[in-house]
Amino acid sequence: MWLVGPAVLGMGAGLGRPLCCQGGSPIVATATTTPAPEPAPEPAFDWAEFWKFLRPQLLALSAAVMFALATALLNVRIPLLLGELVNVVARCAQEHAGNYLRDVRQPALRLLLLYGLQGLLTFGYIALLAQVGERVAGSMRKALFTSLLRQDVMFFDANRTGQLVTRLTADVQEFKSSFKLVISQVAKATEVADEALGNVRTVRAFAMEDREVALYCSEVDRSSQMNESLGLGIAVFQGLSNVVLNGIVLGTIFVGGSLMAGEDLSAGDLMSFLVASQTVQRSMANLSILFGQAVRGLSAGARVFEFMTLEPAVSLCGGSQIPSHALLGHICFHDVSFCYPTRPSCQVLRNFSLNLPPCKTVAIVGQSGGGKSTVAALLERFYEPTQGAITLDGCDICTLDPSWLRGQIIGFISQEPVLFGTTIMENIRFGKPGATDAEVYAAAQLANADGFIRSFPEGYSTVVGERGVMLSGGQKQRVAIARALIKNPSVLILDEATSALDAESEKAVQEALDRAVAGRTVLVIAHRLSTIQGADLIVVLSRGCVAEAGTHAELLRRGGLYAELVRRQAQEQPGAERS
Ligand SMILES: Nc1ncnc2c1ncn2[C@@H]1O[C@H](COP(=O)(O)OP(=O)(O)OP(=O)(O)O)[C@@H](O)[C@H]1O
Repeated sequence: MWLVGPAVLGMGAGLGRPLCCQGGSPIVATATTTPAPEPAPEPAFDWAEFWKFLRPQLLALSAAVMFALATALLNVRIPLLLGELVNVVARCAQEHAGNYLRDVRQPALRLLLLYGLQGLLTFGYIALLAQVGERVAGSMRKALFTSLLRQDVMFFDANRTGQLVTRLTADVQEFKSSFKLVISQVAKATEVADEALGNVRTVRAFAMEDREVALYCSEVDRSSQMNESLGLGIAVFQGLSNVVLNGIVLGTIFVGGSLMAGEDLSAGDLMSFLVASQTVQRSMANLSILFGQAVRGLSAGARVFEFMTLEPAVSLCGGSQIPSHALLGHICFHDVSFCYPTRPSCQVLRNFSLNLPPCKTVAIVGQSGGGKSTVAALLERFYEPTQGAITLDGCDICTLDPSWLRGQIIGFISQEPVLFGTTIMENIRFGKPGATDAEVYAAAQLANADGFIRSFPEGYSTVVGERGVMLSGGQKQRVAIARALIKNPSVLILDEATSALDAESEKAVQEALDRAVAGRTVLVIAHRLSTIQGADLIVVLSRGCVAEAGTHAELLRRGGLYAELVRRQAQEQPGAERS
């Protein structure tokens, strides 16, 4: 479709660099061609990090341990009392004398009291442990989510985000409780379902329902198999421990019976011994389960902490700001070279220089895959240039506060805007949390969206569905424009903002954009040349650097790459290139 042939991407040597700052991170990109990568070693459990989460729960945990110890003491004491009681009963039965009720009352009452206390203590330590576990896991989940959200964009290039989150959530769950394999497998089946249902239109469009069902069924079957084998394992364990337990009881009665026959042991002592041995047996069984859980929990926890402690290369905030009265919005790319960390051998930009004067519109055109969107991503500081610098009013954007830059200075409107599954009002307000309703209406009017929003029965309270699925492409785009405009950005990036729309929607969106660009520095990443003919400067990107620059008329007059692009596009889309 494009004039310039396939992208010739320079081979960058020695450009590998860690994707994340923290030492020992497994996510490292290197330029050297290595054979099959070695699997990353299992991370070690970070006790110091764990301590941070446990410390706030220390009081509850100590109380739980005390309660548990007290329960254990009672577990030793109760069989002795039980033995005493049996002895009293046996004596009364043997002697047929004395007042049975009077003799039995005292040991029985003491036993009853201890049972009550034991019940209370058991309730106490189990409830406290559950609370500690839940709170530790809850704060770990929150910290994990916060950490993931702070990561560089390149982190998400290297990890499939949805699956990563599902896997880690399972890990936290597992860390809290049990049975790693089964939980991971259940999570895997859920991922397949999530992906298929989340992309239901694509699945439908390719008639892949049967394949997705088959995939899901196979994952569910695997998880069932694992559940069954786990159940089998538990059954074997329980069965064997019952046999052993009963064997111990039988052995105790056998040996105890012979001691009783020789009058070396009373009936009550035998009873105490029986109950005590059962208690010990139960505790041993619990210990073995606890040990297994601890081992699995430590390995799951290690993975969770590993992600939790990753430090992004570009922190979300910190750095200088340009006072609003001094801000012009003059952007310059100085000899910028760049390759994606996940593909270090492909140089996308090479000594790319570009000047975006304040309040002017500069459009970048070029072949598909030529690096146009990459220019926008670098300006947003989603990635850092491998070489060169980008400046805003003469300040290197590396020294500027990223949250100020993204939150207040740069507005970004992409080809496929993603809305959140909430109301239109909240979606627009996402651009400026705390904006008044009046500000939201004003932004929507500027974005040519107010009319269609008010035509909905629920107006601005209309819920747009997951990722904005209940709105048309053009409507979604106009809500996204309102969202970008509400923060009144000095710099606006339009990444092929109208190329996915039909003619009618494109007209409505284009009107909104024409209004939006006034008084701002605008970078347009353009596919359709018809929309950028009025730009102050058009830059043709070829092989990672600027091949031509000028106005539409100048570039046409020169008859170079741009003129060829226009000619080709006119051939492919007759009527598109209205001058
Ligand atoms: N996250 C990424 N990781 C690795 N390589 C990437 C990534 N994003 C883009 N690329 C590669 O970088 C090159 C430039 O991509 P970019 O999206 O900037 O091109 P573009 O000119 O905007 O293309 P189009 O016009 O088709 O949208 C392409 O070869 C692409 O495959």
